[in-house]
Formats: sequence, C-alpha cells, structure tokens
Amino acid sequence: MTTGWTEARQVARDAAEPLEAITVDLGGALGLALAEHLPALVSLPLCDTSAMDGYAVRGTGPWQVIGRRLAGACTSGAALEPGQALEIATGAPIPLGTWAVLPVELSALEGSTVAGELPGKHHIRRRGEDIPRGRRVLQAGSVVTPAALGLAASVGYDVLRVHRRPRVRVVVSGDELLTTGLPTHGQVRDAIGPLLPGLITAAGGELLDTQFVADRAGALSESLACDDVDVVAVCGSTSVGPADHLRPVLGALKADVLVDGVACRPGHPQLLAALPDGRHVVGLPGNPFAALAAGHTLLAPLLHGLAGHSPKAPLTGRLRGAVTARATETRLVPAVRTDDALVPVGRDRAGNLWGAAMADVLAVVPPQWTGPEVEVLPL
Ligand SMILES: Nc1nc2c(c(=O)[nH]1)N[C@H]1C(S)=C(S)[C@@H](COP(=O)(O)OP(=O)(O)OC[C@H]3O[C@@H](n4cnc5c(N)ncnc54)[C@H](O)[C@@H]3O)O[C@H]1N2
Ligand code: MOO
Repeated sequence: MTTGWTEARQVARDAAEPLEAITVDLGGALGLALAEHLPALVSLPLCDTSAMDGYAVRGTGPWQVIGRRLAGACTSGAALEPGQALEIATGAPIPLGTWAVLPVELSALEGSTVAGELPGKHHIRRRGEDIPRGRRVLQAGSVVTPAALGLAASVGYDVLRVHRRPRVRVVVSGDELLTTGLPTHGQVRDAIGPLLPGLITAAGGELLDTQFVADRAGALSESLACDDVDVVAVCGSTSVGPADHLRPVLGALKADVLVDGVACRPGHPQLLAALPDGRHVVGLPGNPFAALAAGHTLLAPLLHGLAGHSPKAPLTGRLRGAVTARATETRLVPAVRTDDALVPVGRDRAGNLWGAAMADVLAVVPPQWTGPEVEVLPL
C-alpha cells in the first residue's frame, strides 16, 4: 500500500532509534549529534576581565601607572588604590578595585602618569557574564557544527559524547550499468552510485562501500546478508519488471516492509524495510532522479534518526512559475533560489538528473497544492 510523502518520511524517521553513543575528540565530533546535553564546565569569562586594551583605573584621573598585565596573567596581585592605573590587555583579569578600563585611544600617557575621561562604559566582562558555569549550552541531538566545536572548547571540553554515524552499504543492481568510460549500445553509466555518498554523509551516515550486483535474486539476497552495516540502500530493482527482485527477496528474508511505495513523483516505487536483525533496507528506484528524490524522502530521514539528530522544522519558500500539482501525489520539483522566489528549472523527468544538478532545492509540491508556499529540501 502506497504511503503519502509526509507520512512516509515520518515512518522512516520513527523507524530509527539513535545508535549507541561514543566518546570522540572534539575534531572527530564534527557533523555528529550530541548524545548528551552539554553544560558549561567553566564560566565564560572565567573571571572579571578587561574588554579593551587600555588602563584599569580607580578613582578619577590622572592616574599613576603601577604596572602592566596581559591576558593569561594570574588574578592575584595588589588591588588598585584610588588614583592608580594598571596597563591592561584585552582578556586580562582586572585588578580588584577597578572602576573602569580606559581604552588606550582615549588615554594620554606622559611618563608614568595617564590621563583621560572616565569612559561611559566600564569595559569589564564580568565572570560568567557570557556563559555561567553549569548552564546548558547545547541540547542532546544537536548536530555538532564548527561553531559548536569552538563553543565546546571554550567551556572546557576535550571530548564529546556523540551518536555514531550509521554505516551504509550501497548496492547498485543492473546488468546494463557501466561505472567508467563511455557507454556503448545498451549500456548505461551508473549515475546513482556517484550521487549517494554526498547525500549519505550530509544526512549523518557513513558510506562503508558500494557493491555492484547482477540482476539476479540470489545476488541481491547475498548482498543483503551482511552484519557490518546498519542500512543497505539498494538502487534499482524496486519495480515490478522481470529483473526487479527486491520485493520478493525481502519477502524471502522475512523483512517487515514499513513503506511499500510512496505517493510521490518521481520515486513512487521506493520502499523501506526492517530486516529481522534490525538492519534497514531502503529501495531506491533505478531512474536516477527518482533515486535522488527517494534518497531525500526515505533514506535521509532514516539516517537522521539513526544518527540521533533532533527533528528540525521544515524549510519553506515561495514557488513561482507554472507548476501543476497532482491530484493524489506529491511532486518533487528541482528549483533555483532567486531574490524573491524559487523558480523551477525543468529537465526533471525521472531518468534525468540535469534539472536537479542545476537546482538549489527540491520544492515539495503536495497533492492539490495551490501555492505559493512550499517545503524545500536543500540539495
Ligand atoms: N509496469 C510498471 N513499470 C514501471 C513502473 C510501474 O509502476 N509499473 N514504475 C516506473 C518507475 S516510476 C520507476 S522509477 C522505475 C523503477 O525501476 P527499478 O527501480 O526497478 O529500476 P530498473 O528497472 O533497474 O531501472 C529503471 C531505469 O533506470 C536505469 N537505471 C537503473 N539503475 C541505474 C543507475 N544506477 N544509474 C543510471 N540509470 C540506472 C535503468 O537502466 C532503467 O532505464 O520503474 C518504472 N517501471
Ligand atoms: O517514480 Mo518513477 O521514479 O517516477 O520514475
């Protein structure tokens, strides 16, 4: 029974429990989802520090400069007395008794005396003003970005607990397929093998390998009998033709078919199944644009779920141009972003990746849509 596009994505997402947590160095966490909330291990800043290069002063000027302090210096040291100043660098702990930091460009130094107007702002960053110790700075399920790595380091982390990436095997079926060079009569260059690694990585997965199998049930069955991956993405063989063996093979393996066709174009024969040992199989149609659409429809949400990513609100945009909705199926339409709208690029028949390759997004046009707002899937 065919499933609606939105529901199919939810089924794929719900089919996945986040995989186990691992501990990795900060650098190894990029792109993985946090398995635990992240409380700040230290306050930021750690103590009251100067926000400017200049002079920490007490009282009204002029002030007698009694020394110099750079960032990283320890906080102990004599408190300032009224009329005293300490030359200070941005980020250095301010001495006790400081009223304000006089920025160097507002100061006039003569010998060891500095003069200037007390600034309107004190230019002091108070301890914990940016982040107090113990405050949760990121939630479990957040995907670690470059900024998140910097933040984690600044609040004291050397390692992070993250969910491991789901391991994926791609199985490409089709006797007519060629992986390099120019196809001759009857041959077709494999276009799905090359497009999947990027899609899998972006969705939080790790491609273990790509295997090519002949259009035989036995070969497909053998490729599914593995225990070194979490997900097998089978390309081709999803339809009902004489060389399409995926559904019968899944039946023989006693797989639980969770999504058996999706009400969308392209990509309607795609499927999602759970094998008895818990691994998942995603069937991507052989037509390359249909495979891309299915990759975004079923494979990506499954990988997001396994990788422990928190669900995100959909991105939306306004679609302009002559797009006709279907009665009962969702259309996935390649479109480019312009200043004020999304514009379809065409060239989007199921076997043709030209439109998708030119596009920025797939615009999701639901059944009976009247526009202009659509959900978008970045490509
Ligand atoms: N009687 C019906 N026939 C078809 C239906 C249907 O509903 N009833 N659906 C059509 C749709 S829609 C699609 S999509 C395809 C899906 O077919 P398969 O997943 O079984 O894929 P194949 O038959 O192996 O190949 C279809 C087409 O794509 C080419 N192909 C396959 N793999 C690749 C690849 N890796 N790179 C490039 N091109 C590939 C293959 O040569 C065929 O031309 O079924 C329709 N039929
Ligand atoms: O679903 Mo097919 O994928 O439209 O060509």
